[in-house]
Amino acid sequence: MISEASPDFLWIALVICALFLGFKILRYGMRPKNFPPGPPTLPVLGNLHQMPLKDFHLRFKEWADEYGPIVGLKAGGTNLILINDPDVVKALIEKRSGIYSARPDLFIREFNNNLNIAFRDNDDTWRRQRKMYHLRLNVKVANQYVPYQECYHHPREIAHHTNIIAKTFDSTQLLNDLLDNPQNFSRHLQRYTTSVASTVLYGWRTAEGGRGYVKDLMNWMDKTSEAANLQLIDFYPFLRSIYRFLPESLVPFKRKLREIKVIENRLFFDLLENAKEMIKNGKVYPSFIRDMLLSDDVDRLNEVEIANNAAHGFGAATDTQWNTSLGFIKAMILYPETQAEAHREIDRVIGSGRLPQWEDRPNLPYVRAIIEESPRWIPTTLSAAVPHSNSRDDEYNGYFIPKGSSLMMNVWTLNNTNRTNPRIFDPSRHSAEATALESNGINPNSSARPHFTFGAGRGVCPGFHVAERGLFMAISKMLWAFKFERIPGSEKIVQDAVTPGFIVRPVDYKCAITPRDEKRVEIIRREWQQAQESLDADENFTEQFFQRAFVNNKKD
Ligand code: HEM
Repeated sequence: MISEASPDFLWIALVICALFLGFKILRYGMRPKNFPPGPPTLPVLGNLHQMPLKDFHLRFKEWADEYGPIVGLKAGGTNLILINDPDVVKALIEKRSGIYSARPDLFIREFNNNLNIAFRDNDDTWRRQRKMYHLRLNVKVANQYVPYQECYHHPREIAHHTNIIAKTFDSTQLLNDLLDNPQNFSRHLQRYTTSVASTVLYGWRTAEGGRGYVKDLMNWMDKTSEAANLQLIDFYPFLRSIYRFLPESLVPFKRKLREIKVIENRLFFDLLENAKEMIKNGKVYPSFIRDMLLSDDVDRLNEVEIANNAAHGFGAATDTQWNTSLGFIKAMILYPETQAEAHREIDRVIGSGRLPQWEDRPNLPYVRAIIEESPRWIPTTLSAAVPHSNSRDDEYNGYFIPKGSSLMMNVWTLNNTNRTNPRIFDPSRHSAEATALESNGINPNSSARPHFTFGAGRGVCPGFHVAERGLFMAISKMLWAFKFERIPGSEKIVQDAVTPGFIVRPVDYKCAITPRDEKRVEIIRREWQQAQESLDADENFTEQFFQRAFVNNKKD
């Protein structure tokens, strides 16, 4: 039997509910007890109203200066923790990597089976995805499985086959493009890094950007990074069930994610089929996707995972290298004495009669230091790409770090901390002994790290060796060939100006690029002409080239 409640009782119940709700709303966005220090919050917004849309790294630096090595922020209902000191990176991301190797629970993970390695928690699938990178892009192992002997001078000393091929061809094309059309240097560098990525990951070159699969991949990458950048739903997780329920017409973000899914379903599998077709036709040439397809590991990825792993590797490999090399050119314009010192070293060690090669690396400590300083000085990954997250509640130095927080390595601050005149581009910070070690940039001891641009802990960039080679090949050859100068009368170059977002590059600037002498011009033209003999009408590697480089040599 239902008894009738008295009107007074109903009013009291309503007031209690309203008070409870009001209290909850006021608490929402507030800092949890013992949370790391940070700026004061507002109910519901937390610190969102203080987040700049551009140059957020400069605001993060101010907060680091004010609140210390670890800063706690509230992004709506979620916890965002900034790590501003190498010792904290070491203590949390590295020493407690068992807890701090998850990724924030972004809404984008609900789409396409959460197969983007960079967004995925460190579960078994992530472990298998990552293992592929370690096995296939690891410098030592890669050296063993495909000999590459005829197209290089001292092959046995060369560590990386596909990477070296790509970069030998592509860095020569880069120099030739810069001779032909120097004012478009940014586009040429973009083509170069894209080609390095497409060759390593898929086994085909990108002779020209903006067409074919590359055009589609670029379009997909732009849409994905837009979708991954600061979305309301990721600050207010309670909106998820509403988002799932509402039609796309009311939630444009859902439509964007569906569009991305459509692109992925077509493009990734076209690329997969293309790789399978090559294998079927006996063209078993080295590439990351081929290696994954032919793997007989017990925990091999399935085909859907392979298609995703290759494409996401492509996404991670292109803009990062492009942006870093644009930072290098900017530094050369702004620091002419540094450039002159590099020219002197190259002239002493290499001379003007041949192009530098990967095996010259040990003899070029100043060039190595320039390459180390470039990602420190203008890091393309201001947030070390996707933040890490902790899989359970934790405590650090008396601070409470609730489970599921986003932990962002504040790369700009980290790269500028504990350094004299940090905003000066100064290669002398990096000793010859340190840079002689190829993996110096990802030194597992974060206190000894020259920068944090490649991240840290279990998620540290697995493409580091590819990037290191890509940058060395391009930068050493460009320094050998050209002088970089400010165009007289052109707009002032603002040293620290970067584009908006989390993956940034220097704001566009102009540069005069002139060959250092006529002899070098002749060498570039000749080398590129010779390289083209191994390229077909689409400027891709010819069958004869592959046969010579990979098939014949296997028998040796
Ligand atoms: C200058 C060039 C590059 C920079 C600055 C860079 C930087 C980074 C950073 C900061 C991360 C996240 C690390 C972390 O979570 O702690 C990352 C992840 C990643 N990078 Fe790179 N990267 C570069 C080039 C490459 C290349 C060439 C490849 C592939 C060939 C690559 C593949 C990846 C992948 C697959 C991940 C995701 C790893 C995971 O979440 O487990 N990167 N990179």
